[in-house]
Amino acid sequence: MTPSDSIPPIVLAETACFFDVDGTLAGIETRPEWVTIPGDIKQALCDLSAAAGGALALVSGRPVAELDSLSAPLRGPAAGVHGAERRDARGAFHRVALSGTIATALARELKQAIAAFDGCHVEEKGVAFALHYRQGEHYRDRILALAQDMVTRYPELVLQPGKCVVELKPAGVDKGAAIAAFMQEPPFVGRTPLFIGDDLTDEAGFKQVNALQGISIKVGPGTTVARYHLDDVSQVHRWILTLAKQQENHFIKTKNSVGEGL
Ligand SMILES: O=P(O)(O)OC[C@H]1O[C@H](O[C@H]2O[C@H](CO)[C@@H](O)[C@H](O)[C@H]2O)[C@H](O)[C@@H](O)[C@@H]1O
Repeated sequence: MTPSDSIPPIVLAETACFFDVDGTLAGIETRPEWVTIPGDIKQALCDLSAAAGGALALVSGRPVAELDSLSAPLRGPAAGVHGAERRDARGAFHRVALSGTIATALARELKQAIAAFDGCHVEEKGVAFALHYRQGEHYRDRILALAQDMVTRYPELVLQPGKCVVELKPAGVDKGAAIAAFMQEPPFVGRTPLFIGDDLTDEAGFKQVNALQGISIKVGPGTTVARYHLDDVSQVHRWILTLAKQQENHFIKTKNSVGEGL
């Protein structure tokens, strides 16, 4: 489907909001540790979460602990490592584990192999590994071959390509499954899901949201199953700020009309 039309009006009290992080809430940086989310956006996310009765979750390839530090003071439901870990609205953690010593063996092998590729690095995320080549793009094919070789040898893992990265994540884990799990629990259950993301890992999330007649929004260029589109991170930020402002105005109006009736 080609993303078209403008995003429909959002009624937060009836919406389950899911946000991707890198390339959506935060601009892409050379190194993952350089990324930040602007303060006004973090505040707006807190406001939106309150207006949505807590039905707002970050759904990211990053671990939940990193999401917490990136988005503080927001700290609510979240899915990390493409859904391999999930903190539900009660604060309980759900984690996928790899068997035996696979993670340790893989980390050692990957680090040894990638040392030969100048500018490339491994990001260890417990049950997943990101092989980054943003600073060594000419090694792309060799990094992809290395990742392919590893998933052939360790079939518990599958490939997750992304922006100047290829990741090895547990089979069966994706953002669609994470969103589906949230949607079965309060306060998400019964609401219309909305998911906004920019990368290949987000397509599983869009597919899930579409299946639930929700609002899927792709950020930036690229083939997608998402139904709506925003051009870039700044447009995402403007859309979030507008939504938060509309909410605030609605709250003031409601408060005043209650006051009038007194
Ligand atoms: O699901 P997301 O929240 O979009 O996370 C996807 C991956 O994002 C990070 O890598 C990407 O962003 C980096 C910072 O801008 C960039 O340097 C890198 O090239 C991108 O691939 C993060 O490091 C990964 O762990 C996430 O899975």
